[in-house]
Amino acid sequence: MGARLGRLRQPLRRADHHGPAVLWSDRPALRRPRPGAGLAERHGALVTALEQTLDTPVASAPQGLSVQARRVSHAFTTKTGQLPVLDEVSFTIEAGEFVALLGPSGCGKSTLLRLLSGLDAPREGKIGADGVRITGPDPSRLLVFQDPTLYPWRSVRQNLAVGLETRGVLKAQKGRIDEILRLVGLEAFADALPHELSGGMAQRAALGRVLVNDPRLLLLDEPLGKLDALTRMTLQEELLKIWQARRFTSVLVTHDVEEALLLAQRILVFSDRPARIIRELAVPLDYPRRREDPVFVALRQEILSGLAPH
Ligand SMILES: Nc1ncnc2c1ncn2[C@@H]1O[C@H](COP(=O)(O)OP(=O)(O)OP(=O)(O)O)[C@@H](O)[C@H]1O
Repeated sequence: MGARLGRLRQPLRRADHHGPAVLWSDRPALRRPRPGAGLAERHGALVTALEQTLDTPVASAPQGLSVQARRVSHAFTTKTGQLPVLDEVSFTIEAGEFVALLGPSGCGKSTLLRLLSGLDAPREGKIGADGVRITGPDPSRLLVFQDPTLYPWRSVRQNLAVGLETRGVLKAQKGRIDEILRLVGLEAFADALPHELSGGMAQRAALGRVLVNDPRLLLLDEPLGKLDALTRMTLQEELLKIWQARRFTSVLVTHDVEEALLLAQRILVFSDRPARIIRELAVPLDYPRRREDPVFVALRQEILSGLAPH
């Protein structure tokens, strides 16, 4: 433990703002809860079921995408002029890595996720996946938002089917829906409508809807931000287990330093807008992590002191 803490006492490494050059190419069964069961009972059944499911590795898990960002700058045109949002942001994310993005509200974290998803293109700089420049959205790179945004008239199962329907592969891949329902612990709620779900279940369904498409890069924009503390903790554990089972690359935007420390292997800390990376740190802790671990406590303190207004 002494050695681990010793490492932490060194100042956090400044981020490499430009990174190495990259070669770019432009080539394009569960038990149903008894009727009338209370929420706690139903929730308990779900957690147990999820744990059982995750004991079995998923054979079809795709390999994660690596991510490269080089001197990425972005701005928005507003009524009052140009609004600079990102300022020469450079980083690399390894395939299968879990990285968290932390930073002040409004600094540009969601904008960066949109660029990674391909929904927007950066004004300057290059952004790529597996060394291939990102030029638009792709089912291998998918976003999960703070609000679950489920179709209210469709059941959980039908919501999960959306991506497969859009790609015309629903018939061929119907089995995937059951696999993912099990993975997110919602098999018993497959026929429920979104308004019948708790906030945590709705967010699981939204996650499932994305996972059905086998993303290789999962972009998580504060997906747990609106949940109560207890549900949030449960979903943090579940998200971690799903990532461990499937090993896609994860990029999580969060305001919550503890959440970043519980989940991420590496944390990028951003400045106020226009966002620059001001710190980058690897989290030298095995999973599952404990908030009381002295290393965890020291890292939390270190990050919070860096984020505090000077
Ligand atoms: N489409 C847009 N047009 C104009 N301005 C925008 C647009 N999208 C975002 N912005 C502005 O860009 C800045 C960065 O927004 P962004 O949502 O990326 O920040 P954030 O770090 O994710 O914030 P939060 O943590 O509060 O969610 C904000 O000032 C926001 O108002």
